[in-house]
Amino acid sequence: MGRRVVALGLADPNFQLVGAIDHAKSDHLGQDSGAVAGEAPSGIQISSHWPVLDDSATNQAVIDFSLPEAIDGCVEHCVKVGSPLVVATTGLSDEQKQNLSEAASSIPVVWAPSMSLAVNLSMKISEQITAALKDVAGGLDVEILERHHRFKADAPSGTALKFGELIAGQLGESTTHVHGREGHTGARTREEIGYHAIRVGDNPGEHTIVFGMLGEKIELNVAASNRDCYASGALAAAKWLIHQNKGPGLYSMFDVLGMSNN
Ligand SMILES: NC(=O)C1=CN([C@@H]2O[C@H](COP(=O)(O)OP(=O)(O)OC[C@H]3O[C@@H](n4cnc5c(N)ncnc54)[C@H](OP(=O)(O)O)[C@@H]3O)[C@@H](O)[C@H]2O)C=CC1
Ligand SMILES: O=C(O)C1=N[C@H](C(=O)O)C[C@H](O)C1
Repeated sequence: MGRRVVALGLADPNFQLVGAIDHAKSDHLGQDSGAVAGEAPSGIQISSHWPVLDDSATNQAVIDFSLPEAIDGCVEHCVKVGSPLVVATTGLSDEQKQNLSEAASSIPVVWAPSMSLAVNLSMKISEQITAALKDVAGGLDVEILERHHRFKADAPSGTALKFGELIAGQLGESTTHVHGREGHTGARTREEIGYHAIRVGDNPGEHTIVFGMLGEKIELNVAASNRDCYASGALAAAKWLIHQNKGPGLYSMFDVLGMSNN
């Protein structure tokens, strides 16, 4: 994802790339970030150190697509210099999420498991479908299937979990979350949302929400054809933080896309 953020950021005259961070043992240290991204050289070398900038850090945004192990250092840096932060990394622990919320009391943070417009719109639609069907005669069964590339480190995807959280918000407090099923499970309960994580090839991310009833079903499918929807969403989030001059707070892609209240 770092490569695509660099490539799309370099192609957009609204952005100036000022740093490209990797971990201290990365093979890419010292290499030109544009070249590593498959583009023309950017003049910005990949480094394990945060750049020291002359300009105010509040006019810069950090975009994080990394690993849960990396997030605490990134948050610490942004709080120290007062830089707005876009967090796309998934699989964060409860403690890391709490840390991020606390950081958002001093810096603006956009945090979303999917930066994709289509995914965020589908999340809103899934809330509406659930609200309309939750009391349907015979009951509503919601199952969430996600497919991703074989390299993905966390399961289920952060996006699947977010779909589940939003749908549970409509179903009610007694909702339970069941991950996969095996053996003599007994009949499905009315309260559960099921999650199924498929890992295949180079799939850039696909989510299917099945709304099953007795006699009919709806399947809401949202699928990326490449990863640029996430990179361009993260860049849009950074632009939103800077151009809207956002103060400290924890924002979502719903805020960025103007979908918070519908
Ligand atoms: N919100 C969204 O829209 C999206 C979120 N994601 C999430 O973003 C994350 C990254 O995904 P992806 O790019 O596919 O994963 P990759 O594993 O390809 O990339 C993560 C990169 O972070 C590097 N890294 C590891 N430690 C650090 C560190 N301390 N500081 C800086 N960089 C570090 C890794 O280096 P090395 O390989 O050497 O370990 C690797 O290059 C995942 O959590 C994924 O789920 C992905 C797509 C969309
Ligand atoms: O790792 C990925 O690739 C993706 N991760 C995110 C997630 O866990 O939801 C978003 C997207 O689906 C791609």
